[in-house]
Amino acid sequence: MSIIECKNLTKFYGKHRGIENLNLNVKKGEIFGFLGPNGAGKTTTIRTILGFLHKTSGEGSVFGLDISNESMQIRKKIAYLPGELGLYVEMTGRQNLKYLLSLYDVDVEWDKVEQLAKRLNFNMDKKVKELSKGNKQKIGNIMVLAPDVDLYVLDEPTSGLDPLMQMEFYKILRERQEETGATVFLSSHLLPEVEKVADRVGIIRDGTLVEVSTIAELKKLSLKRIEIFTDEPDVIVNQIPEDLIENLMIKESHLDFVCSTTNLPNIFQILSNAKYSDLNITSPALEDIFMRYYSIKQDLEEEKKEEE
Ligand SMILES: Nc1ncnc2c1ncn2[C@@H]1O[C@H](COP(=O)(O)OP(=O)(O)OP(=O)(O)O)[C@@H](O)[C@H]1O
Repeated sequence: MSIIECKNLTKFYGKHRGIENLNLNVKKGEIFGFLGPNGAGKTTTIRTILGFLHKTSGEGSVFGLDISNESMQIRKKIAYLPGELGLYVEMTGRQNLKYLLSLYDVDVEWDKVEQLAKRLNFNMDKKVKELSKGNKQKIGNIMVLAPDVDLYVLDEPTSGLDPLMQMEFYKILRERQEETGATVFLSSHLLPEVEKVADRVGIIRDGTLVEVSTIAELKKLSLKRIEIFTDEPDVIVNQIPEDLIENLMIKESHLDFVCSTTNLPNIFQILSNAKYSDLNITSPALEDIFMRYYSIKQDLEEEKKEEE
């Protein structure tokens, strides 16, 4: 059964495109990661399906309820964390949460709020104006996780959280989903973050959903960017077989390339005898992953054609 369904959903801000012909299907009980770079249309999609924005054309439903005419009923059944949550800065976290939770139609046990604050290591007695970005984000996280609802809609829920807290947030989310069978729609621009928790991932780019994929499929694309600072970049490059790396760039005292995570052990083996002063390993930007995704897909399609 579909919990969220969109057919050719389109939202223009005047002449400016937000999303165009977006097709989406989120199934009951799944954690769906909605992944896309900045400006791709994630927030527009969320705000349109929840009725905060009026669609320009197309159709959408949540729990089978129409997003244009029945958005009030939809919002009563969900917990939504907006990308930017308005908070009262002169009030404490506790006071803000008491107020925010009173807006839900469902009752929330305060004990649950205390437990969440403890797990997220959040001090509820500080005024919001004294809090860091990450700690402000925790108020939103607690607000959205406190009620038991059938659908959680989360717009970039972990921005500003440190990696430990991100992990804890997703752990709580996964536990909730397993206990109650709730559905989760989660937007992010970070693949490494979404792949830890989502069952399926939809990729949005330039206002349109370009791909829906399982995490297992996406994992095949798991890439690392490696930067090596050395006086002998050519010596190192000559030792690495060409087919292990991509996007190689060599400069005077530095080289950098991208390789698949599965090839990392081979690369480390080679580097164990190399002379370098520093090494950085990072996840490449989403755009690089898209490029690789499309080139792999193209290769596979061409191979298929050749076989036919
Ligand atoms: N109020 C607005 N008026 C005009 N254009 C807008 C408005 N809000 C968003 N847009 C445009 O719509 C497109 C999609 O923006 P949206 O905020 O939905 O993207 P996003 O994927 O959520 O990005 P981010 O991760 O940066 O929040 C962008 O081109 C953006 O400039």
